[in-house]
Amino acid sequence: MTDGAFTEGFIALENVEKVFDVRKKTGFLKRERREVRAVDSLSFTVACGEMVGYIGPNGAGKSTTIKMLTGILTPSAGRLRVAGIDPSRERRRLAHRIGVVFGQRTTLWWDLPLIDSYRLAHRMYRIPDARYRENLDRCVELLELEALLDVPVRQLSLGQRMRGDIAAALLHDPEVLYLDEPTIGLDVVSKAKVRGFLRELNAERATTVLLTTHDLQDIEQLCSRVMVIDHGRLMYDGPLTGLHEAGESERTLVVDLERELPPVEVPSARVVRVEGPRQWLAFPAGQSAAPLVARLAAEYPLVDLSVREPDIEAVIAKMYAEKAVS
Ligand SMILES: Nc1ncnc2c1ncn2[C@@H]1O[C@H](COP(=O)(O)OP(=O)(O)OP(=O)(O)O)[C@@H](O)[C@H]1O
Repeated sequence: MTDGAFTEGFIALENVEKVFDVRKKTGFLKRERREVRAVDSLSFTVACGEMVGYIGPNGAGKSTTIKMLTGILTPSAGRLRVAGIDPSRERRRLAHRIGVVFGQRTTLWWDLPLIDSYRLAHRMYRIPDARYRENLDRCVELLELEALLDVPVRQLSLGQRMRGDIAAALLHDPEVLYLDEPTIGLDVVSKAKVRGFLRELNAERATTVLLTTHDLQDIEQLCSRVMVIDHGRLMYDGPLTGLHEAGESERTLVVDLERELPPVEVPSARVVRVEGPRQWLAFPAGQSAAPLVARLAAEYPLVDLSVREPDIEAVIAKMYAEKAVS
């Protein structure tokens, strides 16, 4: 990475590493020391206003990255900046510029009514009164929190609590929002509400969003760019659609023939399934279906056909599996 790219990135990491020292008891008085390289030579930048998906299998290093970006953890090596700030050195100053939502944990006060957590944030972040009111009103309206403000947090459903947490992270107008599994465990309606709100936030306020999730629909619906991490290393950085090529995925042509026939034979496609007169042909996702269809129509009694796009989850699963083998 050039120094210019590093300093211009709103979020910028250069050769960042995080190594944990783990001690395991192996006998009565024996302990074994082991190093876990959670993040390894990680470099990327995120521009102001971008909404980027950050995905990877369990234990890939996603949470460790987010913790370093908030200043909770100090990198073992490398350079890291968020809004020009070194997070671990100036954690307090950075706290005013970022918002964090961990889907699995809440930052709200469990026994207090929701509104009390917001009042505390108002004071803690020293948010000017007018700004606080405006942000609160907006979050209450868009996240439909009005009826929940006086309810103790412990009585909220998961989806209500999540919406409450997102509002809490935004009252101080952060320029960057880290979201760790913001739709985990939510039903379809709650997921749609959260996604709609995030889209609006990003469009209206140009809030930079780094989104970690295992739900690929979050990414499909929100992010034009996705980064895939595995074993602490960046495996892919680009548009979601590009993952198909990176994962060497295949599309499927489903053909209905006039009658049952042996598997059809056409170049650059292979029959993967036959059921009566219907046959499934796999062909590379980057290739056009047109010549294949023309050839089939010329040589076989074709009645109907359709093309199926590769399933993005299958593409990613294949990428992870290939990495694990190599
Ligand atoms: N405090 C710690 N001490 C020791 N090892 C740790 C610590 N935190 C994380 N690790 C290890 O670092 C690796 C990366 O963990 P991390 O939590 O960043 O992964 P993740 O991608 O967020 O996974 P998940 O999707 O399961 O949340 C794992 O092998 C994990 O066991």
